Amino acid sequence: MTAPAEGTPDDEADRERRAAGPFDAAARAAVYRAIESRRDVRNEFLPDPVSDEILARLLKAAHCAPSVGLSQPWSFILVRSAEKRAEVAGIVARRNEEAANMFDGERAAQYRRLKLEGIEAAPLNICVVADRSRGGPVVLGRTHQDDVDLYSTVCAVQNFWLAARAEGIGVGWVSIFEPDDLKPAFGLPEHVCVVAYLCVGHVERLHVRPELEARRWGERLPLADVVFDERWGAGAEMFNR
Ligand SMILES: Cc1cc2c(cc1C)N(C[C@H](O)[C@H](O)[C@H](O)COP(=O)(O)O)c1[nH]c(=O)[nH]c(=O)c1N2
Repeated sequence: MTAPAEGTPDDEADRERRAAGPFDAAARAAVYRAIESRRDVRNEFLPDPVSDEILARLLKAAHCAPSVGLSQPWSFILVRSAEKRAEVAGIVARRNEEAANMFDGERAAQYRRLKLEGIEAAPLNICVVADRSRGGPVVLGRTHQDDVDLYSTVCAVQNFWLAARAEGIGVGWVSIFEPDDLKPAFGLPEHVCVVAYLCVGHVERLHVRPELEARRWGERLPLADVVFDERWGAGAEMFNR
């Protein structure tokens, strides 16, 4: 049996031992249900506001995310005003036109038929940023990989997304803009980076499979295509199959 960490009081050590086991079957099923049925939402937002109570729970879930060196680099800018949402929607619309031109022929036409953001339809937008100076000049675990603060922030986004699924709240991630495009709109300083722009709101329905799959843009790969066991040979072989 491992000893409790230095400074751990007896009752906390007791709780840690009890916490080590699996959830009961119903709780496990709920976790997997949230993971499997989470969807990216673009079209189905309702105008009804998200209550403060629900939003507080979602933000708390996000804030529980793992972060490199416990640096918690994320901040969440809540965007509710129609004016600010319209400003961001305008930026994204311009970039979306550029994006469409990057595809060829029928693919470009198909791209133009997709609606890829719900910025103005969703009553709440959240600009998720990473403060790249948080945690000080040397952060445990970030000494050799500078971008792990951004990965940490993505973990917070995923927590938010899954918790939102459990609450019946839709979330859509919009990334069709240059990283610095939104900085002036939110007065962000140099060391703060936009990691995700989220559209958040109640939804009238939720796709049972990814919308891009339903619209034949792409399909989910078989799990076997993305798992490689080192016992099967050199890892690089996975990419030559
Ligand atoms: C980092 C990142 C960035 C984006 C996305 C996702 C992620 C992880 N997705 C959503 C994406 O298309 C979607 O997750 C996949 O199609 C799978 O569908 P479900 O999320 O399972 O519904 C996304 N969707 C969209 O319509 N516009 C966008 O700009 C983006 N950007």
